[in-house]
Amino acid sequence: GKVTDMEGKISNYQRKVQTVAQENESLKASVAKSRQKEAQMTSDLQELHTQLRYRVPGNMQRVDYYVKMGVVAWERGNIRVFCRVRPLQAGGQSDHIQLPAHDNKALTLAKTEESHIGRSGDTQKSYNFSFDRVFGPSIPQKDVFEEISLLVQSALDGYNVCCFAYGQTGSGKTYTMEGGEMEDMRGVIPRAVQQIFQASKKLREKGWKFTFTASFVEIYNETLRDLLYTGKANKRPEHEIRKSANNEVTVTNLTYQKVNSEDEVCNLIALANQNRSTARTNMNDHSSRSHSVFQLDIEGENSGRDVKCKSSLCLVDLAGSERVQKSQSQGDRFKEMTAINGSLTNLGIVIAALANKESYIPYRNSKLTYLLQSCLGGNSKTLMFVNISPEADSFPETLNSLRFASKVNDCVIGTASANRK
Ligand SMILES: Nc1ncnc2c1ncn2[C@@H]1O[C@H](COP(=O)(O)OP(=O)(O)OP(=O)(O)O)[C@@H](O)[C@H]1O
Repeated sequence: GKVTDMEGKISNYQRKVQTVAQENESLKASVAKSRQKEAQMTSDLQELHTQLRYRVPGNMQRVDYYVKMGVVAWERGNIRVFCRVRPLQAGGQSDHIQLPAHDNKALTLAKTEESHIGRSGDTQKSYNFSFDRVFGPSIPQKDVFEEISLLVQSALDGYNVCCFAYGQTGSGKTYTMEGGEMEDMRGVIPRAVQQIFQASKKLREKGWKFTFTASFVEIYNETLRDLLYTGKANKRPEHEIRKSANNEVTVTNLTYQKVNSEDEVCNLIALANQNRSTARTNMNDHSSRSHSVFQLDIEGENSGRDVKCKSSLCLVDLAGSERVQKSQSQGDRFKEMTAINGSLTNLGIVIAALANKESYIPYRNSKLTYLLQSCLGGNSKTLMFVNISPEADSFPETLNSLRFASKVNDCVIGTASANRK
């Protein structure tokens, strides 16, 4: 009886082993199938990446597909940090900023410190940083823009986009954002405007209609100034930031200028520069101590497809980030520096709060973040340039800027989604 029992058990186990083996085979087949699928998806993705990078602007259907797949081009969260090193004013190469030849995301800041005890000689202290991209001093404007053109494009696809330049005075913020007049010197703002208008022309052929509204604001000492103001200087109105019930931020008495072409926007930028330089003459070095915010509001409609989109493109040249010791600055200058440092610190706090998905985001703690609110939240893509000066005497400020930028780089704000209806 026991033998029969055992035989029964054995054949039972054999059956089970057979079933497990079969299951194993089918799992293997399914793994192989999944691998194949994964390889196909990876290759599809690569193809999409290439197409999006080089695609004809305005290929909306591709973007729809891309977004549907949950693969927003801004892969790593929706904040990116690019570092740009200005060339040395005196020419030549910087001793303390090292850019590895084969890694365009890394940078090392090195400093030789004299030994205090005199015996052991000098010591080298180095600080390593990594960002989404590091642009060395010889990288031209065109190549820098190429890296962000996809981001600019997404403003036409219904995303709020904010790009700002952070760094100490003279580090190249204005050069990066505005640049010079010659074609190859043009910075992010004129190139972005050109791209938007060229792409919108192509979209028009596909049934899209766009309305563009431009505004240009300066924030100085927590006070807003309209850079497109053309009235009498002594009649300048005061401005307040207001938030409507549907969370749209507007500024009272501000010039919101409807624009239809790149040329019209270029004229407005020239007017803003004129307005800024008047202030500069009245107040020494004014522009380094104010933030300037260029905003292009975009409304698109494709009645044939019954789709609407609405977004803003904000391009910001921040005030110089240098810290000033209380002893070195008095009165108005101290007040200014406190306002600047306060608003830049708050910008960092807001980004960190968004990254941590905190329930309260302190937008209202500074005019800058309050104004940029809709471009800095969950439904937006943000790019920060950290501009650095390569001169040895800028070392402490450079380290400070890179540390700030690293903190921002560590933040990942929730995935952006387009404002489509
Ligand atoms: N990448 C670059 N290539 C060539 N020249 C540059 C570059 N970046 C900056 N410069 C030059 O360096 C100088 C300082 O740059 P810029 O005025 O843009 O600094 P900034 O950070 O905007 O200063 P501020 O805060 O005072 O406005 C300018 O003469 C500018 O033309």
